[in-house]
Amino acid sequence: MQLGLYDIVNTPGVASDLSHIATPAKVEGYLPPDDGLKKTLTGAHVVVIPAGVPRKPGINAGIVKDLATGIATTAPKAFILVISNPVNSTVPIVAEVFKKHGVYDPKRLFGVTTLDVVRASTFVAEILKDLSLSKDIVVPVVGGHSGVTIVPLLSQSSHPLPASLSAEDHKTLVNRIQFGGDEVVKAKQGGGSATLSMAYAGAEFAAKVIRALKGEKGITAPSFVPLAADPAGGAELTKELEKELEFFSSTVELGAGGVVKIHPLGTITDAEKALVKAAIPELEGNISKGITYVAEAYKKAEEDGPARL
Ligand SMILES: NC(=O)C1=CN([C@@H]2O[C@H](COP(=O)(O)OP(=O)(O)OC[C@H]3O[C@@H](n4cnc5c(N)ncnc54)[C@H](O)[C@@H]3O)[C@@H](O)[C@H]2O)C=CC1
Ligand SMILES: O=C([O-])CC(=O)C(=O)O
Repeated sequence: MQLGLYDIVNTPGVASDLSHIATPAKVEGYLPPDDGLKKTLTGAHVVVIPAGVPRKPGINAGIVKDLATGIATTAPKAFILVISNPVNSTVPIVAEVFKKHGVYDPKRLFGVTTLDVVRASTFVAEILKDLSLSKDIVVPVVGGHSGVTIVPLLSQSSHPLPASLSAEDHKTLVNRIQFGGDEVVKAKQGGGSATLSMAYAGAEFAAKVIRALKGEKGITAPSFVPLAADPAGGAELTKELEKELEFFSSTVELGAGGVVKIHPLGTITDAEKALVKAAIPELEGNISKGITYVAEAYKKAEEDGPARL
């Protein structure tokens, strides 16, 4: 299946659990054929985008732009969950395509960063010498989804780290969370990425979005989202970051219409402030790459004459 277009219509319409997600066969009918799809889907849909090639940002940019174009024209009201990397750029790509089609709703666009939290919880459980805790441990991870843009707020862990943990070990832990994806890619010797753990993390995030769409209150999840999705435009975050960013990953409250609120960072340590500061320029560059990619693709298509955008 190339495009995971999950038809969970029948509103109030949202399926009661993931087993109701459309099978590839059911989904197939919604894929835009070459001449464009006549029917436009309405209602609540969740589209998960996992398509891509690990560590090939240029190829993935094209894949995500094309899929976003298909969604914008066939399911413009869909809630879109982007897994394909680099998330820091692919999410802005979807936003730009939706803007071009005049159907952009920032509350419905999510970059999937759950795996960073899964890793942080697992590594903290390892340090606490009790892996069974990993499913209960919650560590907010903010910023973005690559290298130094991944900022674990270990001081806010639901299960505090031992006071005896040395500064060196703390640094090693942060580094392992930031570069966990690279660790897997290296271990697979270029043969893939963290495919299975991503499937777990993606399902966990999608299930939360679906529960929120069904009306369950108070659901929160980490996600890389447009700050415009927040009712206050992410003003609290912007103040903390001392920088205006269009996208940022933080804990997000979910509701029937998508993002209800983006949580600010809250109280963090000086070391965590330094990590956030280091993440910002990298994030800005990644976001701007995604935006520029779409602008240039549209410019080129205009120059080349009629094209399917
Ligand atoms: N957000 C996250 O936390 C994570 C993201 N990823 C990203 O997810 C993406 C996929 O990774 P894996 O599942 O490990 O790779 P994979 O190689 O196992 O699967 C990629 C899938 O994409 C499909 N695909 C390739 N080109 C396509 C195209 N033009 N149109 C539609 N589908 C296409 C392939 O057929 C394949 O089924 C990569 O970009 C990877 O970096 C992976 C792990 C974690
Ligand atoms: O780093 C990668 O290529 C895959 C990824 O996003 C992760 O494992 O978190």
